[in-house]
Amino acid sequence: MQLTDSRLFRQQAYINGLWVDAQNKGVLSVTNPADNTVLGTVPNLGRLETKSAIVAAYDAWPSWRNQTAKERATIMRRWFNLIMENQTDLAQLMTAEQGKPLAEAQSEVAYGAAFIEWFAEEAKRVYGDVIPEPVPGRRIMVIKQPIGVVAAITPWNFPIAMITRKCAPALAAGCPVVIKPAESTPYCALALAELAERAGFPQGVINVVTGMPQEIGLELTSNPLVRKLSFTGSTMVGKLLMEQCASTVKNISLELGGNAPFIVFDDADIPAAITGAIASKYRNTGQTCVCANRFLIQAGIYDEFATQLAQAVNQLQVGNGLAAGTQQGPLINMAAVEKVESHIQDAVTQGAQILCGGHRHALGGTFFEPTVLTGVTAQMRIAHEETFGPVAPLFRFNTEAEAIALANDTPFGLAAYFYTRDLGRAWRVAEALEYGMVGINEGIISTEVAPFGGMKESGIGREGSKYGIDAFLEMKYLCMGGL
Ligand SMILES: NC(=O)c1ccc[n+]([C@@H]2O[C@H](COP(=O)([O-])OP(=O)(O)OC[C@H]3O[C@@H](n4cnc5c(N)ncnc54)[C@H](O)[C@@H]3O)[C@@H](O)[C@H]2O)c1
Ligand SMILES: O=C[C@H](O)CS(=O)(=O)O
Repeated sequence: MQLTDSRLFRQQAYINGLWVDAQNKGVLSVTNPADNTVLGTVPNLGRLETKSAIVAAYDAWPSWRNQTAKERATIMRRWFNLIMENQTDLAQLMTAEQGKPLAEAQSEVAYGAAFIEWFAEEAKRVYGDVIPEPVPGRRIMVIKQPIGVVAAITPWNFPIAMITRKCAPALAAGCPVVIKPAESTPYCALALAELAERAGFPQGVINVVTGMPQEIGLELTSNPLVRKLSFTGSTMVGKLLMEQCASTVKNISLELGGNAPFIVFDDADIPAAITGAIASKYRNTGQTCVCANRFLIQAGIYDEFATQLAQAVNQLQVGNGLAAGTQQGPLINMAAVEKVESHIQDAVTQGAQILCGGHRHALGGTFFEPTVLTGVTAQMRIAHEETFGPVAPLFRFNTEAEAIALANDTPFGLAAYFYTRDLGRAWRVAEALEYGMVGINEGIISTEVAPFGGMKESGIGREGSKYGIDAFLEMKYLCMGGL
């Protein structure tokens, strides 16, 4: 990891504008998933330090919310500019701690920064209402105010974008934030804090607490000063945090797991579908919440699609994310490798065939061969569980109705994709799919301008777009009488 600005590599937590250690000096090691070398450490904070971060945020809230939207936007714009000026260093940090190829890391930095740019503008468009009074002598109004201290808990797979997708709207709305990044990828979060300090955010408005999640999580979810929890991660942890928030009736937003179907109909543009399949399935080595998890291929083009997909998958370059040309980095840890292997083994035991890949990569460690399985059925684990790895299981279907039923047969409802050149089918299928986001002839659809989020057990609420700031606002009705 070669940084131009070494001050971006921070090994302390950030609370109330200060870089701090754990009170007991405890630390967690952070390793590079490509070679398991230790990159450094971060403090292992507990409930006491987390409480101090929450109090710092609460104390900073009045001055932050009383700044005008334009003043907040100016600081956010400076933060955006600083992130983009340091894009190369941030990408190096991200690839070192998360493993994704440098090109993908560069893209994520820009994607994450785009949420700050977008919500710096949205800050200035938090409008209220004046409602025609139902009786004489009254005036009826609605105003929107910042909800208060926001706790943001984020995953390892997008160490910058999952933080800014929450914190940008929160800060724009006038809320202070306490961020708990994933313990395996804390350095990008701490670099964002360093750049936020340079941008002029007042002390206490942005705080980053590092350490093992359980203790920190208990404080964030139970402390009454925290009015909003915004979580991105697994559905299992999301359900736990939802329960923990109940004691103080916290407002929550949840961005959870997925099980995306990728449907290809007989009338599809097959080369375009192959391009979309590679982009959707193998981005971040299959470790994204919106990765295609099931490929539903209509019988008439099944063999053609399988052959062309395997040819494209065999071209993918596996290696250290810092190496030029790498397209598939390592999985985040050995548990991820074991989950991928268990899905493949379960499928093959039940009759699926390995068309390409299927095994740990010759590079060793957590590298895995990009894989395509055929003959996959709904009885297999890979049909119902999020693989979160570079495995494309192909299912065969005959009719449109069968494809929709297969696609919707899951508790998840985040993203779905399908390829067709029939306009009527496009509308029928898009409206029938039970997912928060649908890609039609596109395999990558995430953008700051559109609402990101799912239904069913994939979450609550939306991030990004003109809707994203609503999660951090309270609506207040004013009735002025005696006029
Ligand atoms: N919907 C989305 O936008 C989205 C985006 C990225 C990842 N994800 C999902 O996240 C999962 C992968 O990420 P992950 O492995 O980091 O998920 P995870 O749920 O294991 O961890 C997510 C975050 O929660 C924290 N956490 C874990 N247990 C906790 C507890 N008891 N109390 C408080 N915090 C706790 C972790 O430290 C981490 O910061 C996948 O299911 C993926 O689909 C969803
Ligand atoms: O993994 C989840 C991210 O939200 C993926 S994306 O970059 O937003 O598509």
